[in-house]
Parts: sequence; C-alpha cells; structure tokens
Amino acid sequence: MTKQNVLIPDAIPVAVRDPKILPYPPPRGISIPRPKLLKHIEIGNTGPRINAWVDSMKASSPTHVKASSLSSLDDQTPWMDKHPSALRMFEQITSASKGKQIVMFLDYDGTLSPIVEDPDRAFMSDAMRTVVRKVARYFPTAIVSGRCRDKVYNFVKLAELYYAGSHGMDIKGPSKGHKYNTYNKSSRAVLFQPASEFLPMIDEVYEALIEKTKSIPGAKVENNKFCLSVHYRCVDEKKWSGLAEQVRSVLKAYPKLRLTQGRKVLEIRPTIKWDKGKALEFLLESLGFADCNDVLPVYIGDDRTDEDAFKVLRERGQGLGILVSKIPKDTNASYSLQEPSEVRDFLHRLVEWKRSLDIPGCK
Ligand SMILES: O=P(O)(O)OC[C@H]1O[C@H](O[C@H]2O[C@H](CO)[C@@H](O)[C@H](O)[C@H]2O)[C@H](O)[C@@H](O)[C@@H]1O
Repeated sequence: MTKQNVLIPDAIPVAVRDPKILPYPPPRGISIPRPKLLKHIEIGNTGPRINAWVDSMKASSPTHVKASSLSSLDDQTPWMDKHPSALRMFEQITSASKGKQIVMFLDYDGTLSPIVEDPDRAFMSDAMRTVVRKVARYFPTAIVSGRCRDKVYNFVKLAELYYAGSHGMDIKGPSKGHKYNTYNKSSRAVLFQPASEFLPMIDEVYEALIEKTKSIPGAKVENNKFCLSVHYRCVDEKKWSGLAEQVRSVLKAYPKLRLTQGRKVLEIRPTIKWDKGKALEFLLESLGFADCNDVLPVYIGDDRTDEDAFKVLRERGQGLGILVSKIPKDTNASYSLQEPSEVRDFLHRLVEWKRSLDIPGCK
C-alpha cells in the first residue's frame, strides 16, 4: 500500500497511553462532551479570530475523548442510546418504512469511501458500488457530496443515480433510464445550479489560494466547481494557524464567500442559502414527494456539512438521518453507523429486505 492509499482515522477513539481517555463505545452511563465547532468561521481582520479558526480546526479533528472533560456535560444520556446503530435498529427502521417510498441520499467521502490522505485517491470499493447499484434498483438514490459533481461521478460510476455535487449546488438527474427518473420521460435530466454566477469568482479564488498556500507543505486546494476545499490533513499542526492566516488573507476581499469546515478541510462557498439540506428538499420535490406523507427519506453522511440534511429531516419530522462516525459527535442524525463497511452492510440488508417483500409468501 502506498502512503497515498493509507486509510486515516480522523479520531483515534481507544486509549493507548493515557488512562483518562475513554474507550469507544463509552461505558453505559457515561456520555461524551461535544466538541466546540464554529458553524461558520468568521472571516475578519483581527488577530484573535485566527485563534478561533485554529481552535475550530482542532475541534473538528479530535484525536481522542478525554474523561476529564466529562464534568462539563449537562446532558448525561449516553451517545449510543441517543444515536443507536442503524444495523441494530434495522427492524425498527424497516417497520417505520411500511407503506412508504424510501428515497436514499448518500454522502460520498467517509460514507461510501474511507477517508484517505489523498483526496484524488478516495476510491469506492467494488462491493460498495455493487450494493449501491442494487439500492438504486429499488429506491430513488442520490449521491450528495461536497465534491465537484463530475469528480464524484467518476468515483461512483453509476449512471442511474441522482448526483448533487458542490454541497448540493450542482444537481443532475440520472443519465441512464430509471423508473424513478420522471424527468427523463421528456429526455431532459434534472439540472439545477443555483450558484452559477459565482463560477468566475470561485476560479479566481482558487488561483489565489494555490499561490498563497504553496509555501505550506501538505496543504492542498481542490476546485469543486461551485466551492473550494483547502485540505490540511497532511499539514503539520504547527502550521495550521499559518494556513488559516493565508486563507483569511485571500477571503477578506470576497465578502460573498463563506467558510465552513469538514474533516480536516476548510470549505469555501458562496453565501447563498443553499446546502445539502436544500438539495435533499429539491430532490424530493423533483421526485414528486414534496408534500407527501408516504415517503421516507434516508440520509447517510459523516460530516459537518451533512448536518444541514439531518436538520431538514428532523424539522420535517420525516425520514432518518444516519451519522457515520466511530466517535460520538454533536449531530442531528437519529442513528449511527461506525464506518463505510457498516454502511455497505446496512445497504445490503435494505436490499435483501426489499427483495424478500417482493417474493410471494415472504414477510
Ligand atoms: O460531502 P463529501 O462527499 O463527504 O465531501 C466532503 C469533502 O470530501 C473530500 O475530503 C475528505 O475526504 C478526503 C479523502 O478521503 C480526505 O483526504 C479529506 O481530508 C476529507 O476532508 C473532498 O476531497 C473534499 O473536496 C470534499 O469537500
């Protein structure tokens, strides 16, 4: 395995040297403190804000959970009780879907593919592709990613899916015939790009960020078409404030852009009110499920940006959010899965369950 292919845990949940570090899952009765994350990072000129950036970068990249910080908790319910495993709760999930059309929404990085050092090598396994293909046979299925739509398509390679790239700012329907692809009947695929006017600005900022960050070893700027990623996974932690400073120096000239965070990545995107949650709602509407009670959207994701979709589901009181995480995180999701291999198992069980319903005499 080359260095580029090494699988990287964002958080190492098990105590090795420090006896105060909790094992995961935590013992019953012990809950886990919420890391302090800034929802949006303020882009200002004053010194202290950079410290806030760096604190937030560290908080979004936890390496362990310390028992000593448990005393600050106000909610003592164990995390796994609040967000039980979707595999363990599989029967409850399927019974909630009785009489309803499941619509699947799948994030890509950290959900369908494991997190790796090099974003260009975040490949999805053939087994995962096979199960996603099967899922799409039974349920309308969308990939919702922060990546550029073409790039995520090149990883997934399934023409029968909906794709929402650039955090939902670039939506396209299936290019291959699909029974749920209503728009293809008129041979026009769904296409929605609410941030088109920002393209020149995003390209300009991309060039500026490449130039500014080239002196920081390990920093990588990725052009995701309607948004940008500045990766710091391979940057020495001592250089994080330098990187944050460089990014801020570029962004202060662009008040129409905002900064959010993902897994060891700073995400730069237009200030428009559009995110993965809005994309989920748009897709449900495109599929004819706008004000419908007989639909069960299921969204599986691992990242801060997926929280916008989890929140939409929670607010609609409809559907299921499933967070992929090995460690407890503050989330609006109802269920959890630990890693992409569990996502694959969950999808596989969903397909088998649906198939069994179609067999006369079964269930
Ligand atoms: O919405 P997603 O599909 O989860 O995309 C979010 C970002 O994912 C990618 O970065 C993350 O995965 C990389 C590969 O495993 C990893 O190296 C990086 O540290 C992670 O943040 C992608 O490269 C970004 O552009 C996406 O915004």
